[in-house]
Amino acid sequence: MGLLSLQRETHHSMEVVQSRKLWSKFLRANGYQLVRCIGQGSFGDVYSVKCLTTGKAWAVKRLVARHDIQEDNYAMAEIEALAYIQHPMVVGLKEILLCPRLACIVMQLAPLGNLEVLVRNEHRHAVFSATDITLTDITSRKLNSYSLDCGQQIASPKKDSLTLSNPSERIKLEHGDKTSYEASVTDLNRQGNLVCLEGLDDYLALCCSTPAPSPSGPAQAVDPSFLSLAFKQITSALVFCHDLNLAHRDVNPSNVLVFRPDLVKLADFGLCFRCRNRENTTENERNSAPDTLCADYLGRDHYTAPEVRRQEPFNAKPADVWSLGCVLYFMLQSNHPPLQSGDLLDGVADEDCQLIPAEYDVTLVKKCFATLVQAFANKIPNHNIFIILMLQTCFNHTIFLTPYVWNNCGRQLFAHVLCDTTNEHLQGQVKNQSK
Ligand SMILES: Nc1ncnc2c1ncn2[C@@H]1O[C@H](COP(=O)(O)OP(=O)(O)OP(=O)(O)O)[C@@H](O)[C@H]1O
Repeated sequence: MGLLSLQRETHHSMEVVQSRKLWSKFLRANGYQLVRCIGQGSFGDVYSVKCLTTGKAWAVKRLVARHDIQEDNYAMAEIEALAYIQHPMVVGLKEILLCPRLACIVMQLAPLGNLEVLVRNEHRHAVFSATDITLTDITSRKLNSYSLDCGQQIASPKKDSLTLSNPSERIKLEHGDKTSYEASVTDLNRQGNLVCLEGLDDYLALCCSTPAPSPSGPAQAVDPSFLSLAFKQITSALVFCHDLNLAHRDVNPSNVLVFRPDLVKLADFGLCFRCRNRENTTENERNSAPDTLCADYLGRDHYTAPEVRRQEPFNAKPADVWSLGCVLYFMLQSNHPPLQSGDLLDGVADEDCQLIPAEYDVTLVKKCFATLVQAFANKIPNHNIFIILMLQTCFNHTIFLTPYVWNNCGRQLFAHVLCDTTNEHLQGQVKNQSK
């Protein structure tokens, strides 16, 4: 089956959008059962659905155009980008259902929602600490029974936490007469001290009509191991897109989807921009051609680069890198970065840097902030260098220089590193790459 399926218009597109019954019927005719709305963005709503033949959960983003959907630049940019970019940290496309005024993008479902919600502590019901699993959120989702089978003992449904430590223990959840969910300790997916019960959120999404309520209390800092991994993954997705000459232009935490505590993916390519013309003949010519500047100043306020906010024609790749730094700030702070870049730089450069939560290795994070400051102050002109240095200084990440990155910024990177005599590890890495 191809990616694109053109739909006959059985109902007027707008009727399908306005009536839940017709929308559900439309999905069913295409092989999916509607579960619930899981997101509302400025370009369209997102729904979780279940494939009628396999039972697998997917997400459907419904984009509506005023006129012909194929003339809607944003819808087409998103479709083209998702079909073109295949990377483990970019949300995967299953198929597109295309009507005259409607495009439905069927893609992988992120069971843990987006990074913004996760960081703001609104969605932690699916992320448990390694040994202590809180069931309050599960029970409040109208699950009418659960049991913990550990040998002879069945835990009381009133108990709001349980400990799974023995591999033979199993957790079992049941909802009405529909389906049940079972997992054992061995099914737990671990990343640092975060644990996710594989498939639990899929199960909850399919059998519960209402989303879980947000837990009260202040947001806690994100687990450093999650932060480090998530940041590397977003960066790797973005570097990959940039190497394809595509800029995302809307990098912000609501566009980072959390699949598991050890896997995030970049999504929402509606503002995606091709920085170099595909028609340029050879690869060499393409690589040496200057990037096309953007002159539409979109994106999410707190995350857009200063040049975008000043509405100056801008190069979209470095602007993405600014946004990436802002996402790192958000993960560290559980708060959006200040709107004024001056305030951001002052905060970051502050000697006692109050911005760093106590859980983090202050030295590493300070190094990272120092790198951010340099990049933000445009002392490092090349965004790729910024990405590489940030990964290296912040998370001690091994550097892989692709030929493209090396050709474009290897020399500058080398020059920069030579000035930083304290960073011997990085110097070693760069020397190895330059042999
Ligand atoms: N594949 C998915 N799995 C789970 N949730 C998703 C998925 N895609 C989107 N969402 C949820 O829906 C929200 C809106 O989706 P998306 O950002 O793609 O829409 P948009 O209209 O482009 O929004 P924006 O206003 O950010 O431009 C996301 O923030 C996320 O919470």
